[in-house]
Amino acid sequence: MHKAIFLDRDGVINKDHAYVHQIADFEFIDGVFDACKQFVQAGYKIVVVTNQSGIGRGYYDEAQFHLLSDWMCAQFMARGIEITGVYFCPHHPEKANAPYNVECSCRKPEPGMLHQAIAEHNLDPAQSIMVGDKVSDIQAAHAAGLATTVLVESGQRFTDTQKQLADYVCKSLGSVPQALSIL
Ligand SMILES: O=P(O)(O)OC[C@@H](O)[C@H]1O[C@@H](OP(=O)(O)O)[C@@H](O)[C@@H](O)[C@@H]1O
Ligand SMILES: [Mg+2]
Ligand SMILES: [Zn+2]
Repeated sequence: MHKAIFLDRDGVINKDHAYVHQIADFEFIDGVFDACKQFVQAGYKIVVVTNQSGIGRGYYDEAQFHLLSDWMCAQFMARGIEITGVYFCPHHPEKANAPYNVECSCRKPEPGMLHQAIAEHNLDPAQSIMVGDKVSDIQAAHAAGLATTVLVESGQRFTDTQKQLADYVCKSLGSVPQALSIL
């Protein structure tokens, strides 16, 4: 089994400008590539798990999402970093149009995307990490039994109570390797 670091996308990898779906609006957060290199060197697979209700809401379609994802993965690959998988949830129970307006098991805080990645890539939750910028990311990680959770402050603001849900709170992904002593 492999250890993995699960990354939320918007607010962790790129600035969350709300429903980002175009390359021109995809702004990498400082330190992301160096942090990912360190995790790869430490033997972690990198998996992206992202809620994309913008698809269900009709702001963009799955093909546009895949184009942006392929470009994002190529940016990592150009720096020697392989992204093992990108998992997305296009649903929203109330705000999406049919057929996306369902109570699914993949929209975080549900753990469906994590379960799927764990099964498809033989990942070990007990050795794995989640980095998210919302409480729902941390809840999904807990539901999937991931060992370690990190909230980053590069997306949202948190109350002290919310911060206590995660094992670590870091400014951004760039400071996670040091906080977790992954060097
Ligand atoms: O952070 P990840 O999971 O990678 O992606 C979240 C985004 O798809 C969008 O998720 C939306 O939440 P709703 O889906 O409308 O609740 C809003 O928070 C948007 O601002 C945000 O861009
Ligand atoms: Mg996010
Ligand atoms: Zn879903």
